[in-house]
Amino acid sequence: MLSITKIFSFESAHSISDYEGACSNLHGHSYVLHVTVSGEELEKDMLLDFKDLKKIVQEEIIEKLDHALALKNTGSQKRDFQQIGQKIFWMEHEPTAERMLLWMKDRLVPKLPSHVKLESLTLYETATCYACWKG
Ligand SMILES: Nc1nc2c(c(=O)[nH]1)N=C([C@H](O)[C@H](O)COP(=O)(O)OP(=O)(O)OP(=O)(O)O)CN2
Ligand SMILES: [Zn+2]
Repeated sequence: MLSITKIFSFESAHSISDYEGACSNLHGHSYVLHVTVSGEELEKDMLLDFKDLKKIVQEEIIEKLDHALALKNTGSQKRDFQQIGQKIFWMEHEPTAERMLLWMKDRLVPKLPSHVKLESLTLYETATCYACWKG
């Protein structure tokens, strides 16, 4: 089995609204995302062109989250934030690294060519905090 990994970065703000502590305040992260796909079959001697992987991840993930404010879609947050004229990424759940990864996985799996598998996603919130999803 072969795998390839491409690393992305994006800037987002968020708040974990149902949290006792500083993370319930609006704050930002320079997120780093590692996307790994695997397979056996090579096309033109590549598992998947890094450029094709980049295009998929940019369109499906990065464009939605970069320079956005990620918030849980609750009634009170809708009331407080939806009119502020900012790029808001509404989530069904709190915008934790774990929930963001699950959302990313659901978006990426259907977009990948059938000969590759989404192997893992690793999302760094800070230099010392990251979550990982493995398929
Ligand atoms: N399991 C999770 N725990 C926490 C998450 C998360 O997404 N998943 N998120 C947060 C905060 O949003 C923040 O990202 C982490 O803050 P913090 O712990 O302060 O991170 P630092 O790397 O800055 O921590 P230090 O060790 O204090 O430098 C909280 N928890
Ligand atoms: Zn945070």
